[in-house]
Amino acid sequence: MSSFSILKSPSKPLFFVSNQLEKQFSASDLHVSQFINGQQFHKPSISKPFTSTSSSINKKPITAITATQKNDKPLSSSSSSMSLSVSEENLAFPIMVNGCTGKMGKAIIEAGVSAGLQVVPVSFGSESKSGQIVEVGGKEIHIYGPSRRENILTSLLKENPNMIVIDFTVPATVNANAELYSKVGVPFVMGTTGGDREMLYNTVEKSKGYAVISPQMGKQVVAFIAAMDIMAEQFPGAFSGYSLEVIESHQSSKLDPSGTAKDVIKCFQKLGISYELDQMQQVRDPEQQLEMVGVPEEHLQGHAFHVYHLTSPDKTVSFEFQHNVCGTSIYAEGAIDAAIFLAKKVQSKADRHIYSMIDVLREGNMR
Ligand SMILES: NC(=O)C1=CN([C@@H]2O[C@H](COP(=O)(O)OP(=O)(O)OC[C@H]3O[C@@H](n4cnc5c(N)ncnc54)[C@H](OP(=O)(O)O)[C@@H]3O)[C@@H](O)[C@H]2O)C=CC1
Ligand SMILES: O=C(O)C1=N[C@H](C(=O)O)C[C@H](O)C1
Repeated sequence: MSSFSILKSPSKPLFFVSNQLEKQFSASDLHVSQFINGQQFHKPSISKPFTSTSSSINKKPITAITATQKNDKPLSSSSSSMSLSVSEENLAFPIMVNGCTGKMGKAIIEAGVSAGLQVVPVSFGSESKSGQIVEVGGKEIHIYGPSRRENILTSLLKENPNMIVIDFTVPATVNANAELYSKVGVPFVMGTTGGDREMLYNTVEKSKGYAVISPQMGKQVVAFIAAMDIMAEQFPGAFSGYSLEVIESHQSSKLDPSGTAKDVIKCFQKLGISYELDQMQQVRDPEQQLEMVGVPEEHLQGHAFHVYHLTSPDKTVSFEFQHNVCGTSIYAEGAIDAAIFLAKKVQSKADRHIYSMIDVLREGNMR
């Protein structure tokens, strides 16, 4: 369960860094957790598709890949099937989670704590919460707004030289945050979507900093995107002439179109389909989400449903791909895996500096 409450709001921002962050973990400190509940609520697109479009209605797809996650279960070491020791690999490292009052920030702190990582008690947030101390996942965390960030991050990194930043904030701050992390020289996992993505990559490249950047941290969804990417590489143009409909549904508070859908659309474009990003349909109205998309009511405030429907030029063939996620645990687990992967890259002074979640999957850094 997520816990978040404002403890106090000092008139002057507080700043301290625990000097116990370099704790070495024993083999039993960090366990693999199986926390994805595969239980399906399955809203079959065949019988009740997203009805705001025409082509997915009442047509049985030839291929339907549906990934559905229900229940936002925290990492639980008791359900471990394998174990991973950070200390065995000399990789004890602290994480700084920016955007810690948000849905993802909270989930990542809980996942990080469950994984045995240390969470530094400082987080960058919005100006409105600057100076507050909040409790997230049982930790007291000092929030800093956009000003003074450089000094704060520099001091924090000095005290925690192995620190990895995990950023799940807002699209408007992606580029400024990446610039700051790059300038200060702290490796980071960028889960936040939006912003100028080209600029984001350029910033990291120029600084020679280390980063994992991905709009999608859910490992099974990433594997699906990787498969699409391989298909596009192997069979470019295979779907030339096909038409594509993309519908994504997220909680009404989401500020931008799905970054994941944008990546999947790039694969379809390589497969020969002509599709502009502004054709993507975004569903943000809870009523439509309940009635047309089939989002469970308890997940209206936190879900990511995607459907991609392909139709052949003569309309005799159709394909449909879906990935439906409720809650945040799938992304939180992936983000922690990405941080562990990145810590290893930094420690080994890897030549390559910028990674995607597909790289994380490829190297088998999965718990
Ligand atoms: N890569 C992935 O797998 C996933 C990516 N995401 C992406 O992560 C981002 C966050 O998602 P989510 O947690 O759902 O969003 P929320 O709206 O729940 O949280 C956003 C967080 O960012 C903080 N914030 C607001 N303004 C600033 C600022 N200027 N600087 C720093 N922090 C700020 C908010 O603080 P406050 O509370 O004060 O407003 C809040 O803590 C989005 O871009 C989303 O698309 C989400 C899920 C998965
Ligand atoms: O904001 C979200 O919630 C999500 N954002 C990411 C995106 O835009 O692709 C990943 C997932 O869809 C959840």
